[in-house]
Amino acid sequence: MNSIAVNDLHKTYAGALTPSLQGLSFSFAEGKIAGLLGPNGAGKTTTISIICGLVKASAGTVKVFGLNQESGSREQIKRVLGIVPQQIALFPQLTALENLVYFGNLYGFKGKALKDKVMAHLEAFGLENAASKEIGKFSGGMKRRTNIIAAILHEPKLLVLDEPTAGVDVQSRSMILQFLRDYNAKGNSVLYTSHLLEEAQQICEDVAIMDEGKLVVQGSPAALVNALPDCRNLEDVFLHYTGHALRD
Ligand SMILES: Nc1ncnc2c1ncn2[C@@H]1O[C@H](COP(=O)(O)OP(=O)(O)OP(=O)(O)O)[C@@H](O)[C@H]1O
Repeated sequence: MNSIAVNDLHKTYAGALTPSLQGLSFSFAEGKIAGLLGPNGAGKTTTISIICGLVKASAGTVKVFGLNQESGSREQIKRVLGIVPQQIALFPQLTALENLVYFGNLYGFKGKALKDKVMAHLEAFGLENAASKEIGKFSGGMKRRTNIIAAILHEPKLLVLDEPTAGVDVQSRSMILQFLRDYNAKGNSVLYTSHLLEEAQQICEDVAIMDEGKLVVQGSPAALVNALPDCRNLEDVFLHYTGHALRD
């Protein structure tokens, strides 16, 4: 079974002159750490937002574990999907514990069981001593780690993360990547976007490179590198397919 299958996806935002997605198709097999890669403006965030039901596609289909995002399976999809957005989606005036209890309540968790679950996650992410601190006083890396916890309280089978390691220090990045490996090792699927190709090469079993709203190439990093004699790594592959021109 595929964790995600996207077929002929089109998206033109209201009032936009050009489409953001123009016939994008790809799928990822269940149980993999997958990467959605592409230059600035390629359409990664738009794609992820459509997969998660936050943005409506202009045309095309999205299936999450075979459930059709467009045909009333939203509640079922919500239960199996966790999303970590690019922007920190936490209340700055509330403490980490208060924030996470709030998100846990949204998924129907309550009381001591929820508090214990939150504390266990805070501990796993090295935040146990910051549980009573306001999010507004957290460092960037601490906010990102808390943002991830908010998305995994309901233990989603598919975790989607939009640039989870952007702008964090080496220690937080290393912890986040190890978490993704551990989460995947429990049988869960992960889809993440990143501009850090060395990182994607290390962690992803399958990557889809997109540009200008379309799929350019898909495969395991090793297979993509091996297919091009002049390419030594995923960054070379990326530049081979997307070119050197700057994107503004
Ligand atoms: N809400 C919106 N309204 C209009 N256009 C949008 C909107 N969101 C994104 N776009 C446009 O859609 C295109 C794809 O944007 P998107 O953010 O999906 O790309 P991305 O690959 O995630 O880029 P980045 O790597 O810079 O985050 C861009 O041209 C962008 O300007």
